[in-house]
Amino acid sequence: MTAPTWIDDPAFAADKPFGPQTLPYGVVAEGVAVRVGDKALPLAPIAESFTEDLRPLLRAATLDPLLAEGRQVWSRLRARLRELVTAATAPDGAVLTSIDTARLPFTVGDYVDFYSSRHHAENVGRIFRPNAEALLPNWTHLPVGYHGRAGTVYASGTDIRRPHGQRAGESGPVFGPSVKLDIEAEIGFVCGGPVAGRVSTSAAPDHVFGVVTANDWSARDIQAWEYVPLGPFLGKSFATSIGAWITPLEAFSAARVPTEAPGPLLHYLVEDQHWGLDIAIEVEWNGAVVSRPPFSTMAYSFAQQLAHMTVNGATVRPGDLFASGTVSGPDRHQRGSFLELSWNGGEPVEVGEDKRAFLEDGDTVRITATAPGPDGSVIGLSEVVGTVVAAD
Ligand SMILES: O=C(O)/C=C/C(=O)CC(=O)CC(=O)O
Ligand SMILES: [Ca+2]
Ligand SMILES: [Mg+2]
Repeated sequence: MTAPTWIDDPAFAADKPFGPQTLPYGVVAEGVAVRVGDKALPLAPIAESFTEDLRPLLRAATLDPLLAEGRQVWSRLRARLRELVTAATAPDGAVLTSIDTARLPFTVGDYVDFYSSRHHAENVGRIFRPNAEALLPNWTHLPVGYHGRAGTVYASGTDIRRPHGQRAGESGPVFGPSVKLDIEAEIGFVCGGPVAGRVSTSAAPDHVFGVVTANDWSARDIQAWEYVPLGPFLGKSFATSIGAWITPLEAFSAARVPTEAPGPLLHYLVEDQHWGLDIAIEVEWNGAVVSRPPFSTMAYSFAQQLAHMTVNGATVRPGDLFASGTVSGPDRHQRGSFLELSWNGGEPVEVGEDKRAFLEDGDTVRITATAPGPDGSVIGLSEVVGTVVAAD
């Protein structure tokens, strides 16, 4: 048992996702905050409890200035926060407020989406390209990805409007609201630190501030018609949702595992330490748990993804976001998209009393995740939730 702290909340415990071992950052109505249990602790009112150089970061309107710092500052801030939230008495000026006003906490720079789950890639290959090899030859040699749309990255809680687009019809394309609206359960990585190109796998953790849950909403009918040869475009650019609280990468020290090695890798993708993460994801559809994708089964780590993304000299900047790719495990109940769970609609999924293939208007999807923390504690990733609203 840990000694009682001034934060008297049963959700603020080592065996709960948002205890003192997690301390994710977000932005609420009162400004930059850290999540403690089911409350927000705004940091501006307690800025005097930190060294002078940290105070402007805590008084800022967003996490942008904090992201622009580097690992040493992130570590110092986290260590001091940890002291303050585990103390017996509250720091001067401390108030606990609602987490319900949490919004997108940083300015999203470039957004990249990878494709690093072998099980997902094989499933989608079989569904979309039944007459070809499930995996293309490059897949085992590099983390396949594409540049997505930063301007349509939304915070958890944002409604998702069903997109319009073209899809294949009996005799040529038809236009209208997507009839195959889907999710992709993913883990997102929020970049920070100095602008850099050619980031090595060993330097990658210096450029990743923290980790979020992500739902990369996808219109499968639009995607299937448009994607050859240039890849995902309008079928995915209408919305990507992320959790509103960023769990610092440092919190994952006890969750590191080897990735499921894809194949012989070129030198710049070889890791000198394992950066796979043992994150357990849960997908709820209208309140019913329909899948539990294991992030530990990914083939490429965030360090390999970042190394690949910058190996040509392209730079990574604070606020850039990259997502892992849909997380699917080997078992049916571990698939991270409804495309896979329902096998393109042919095998409807039980959602409580209902059967579903793709999303209907009014459906709500909630993705949560946890990881093992130090000394048997639990690290939480904040939920990403969204409700589908009818096409306009
Ligand atoms: O294999 C394809 O043609 C398409 C795959 C996807 O839709 C997956 C994607 O967007 C990347 C991912 O999230 O894994
Ligand atoms: Ca995706
Ligand atoms: Mg998307």
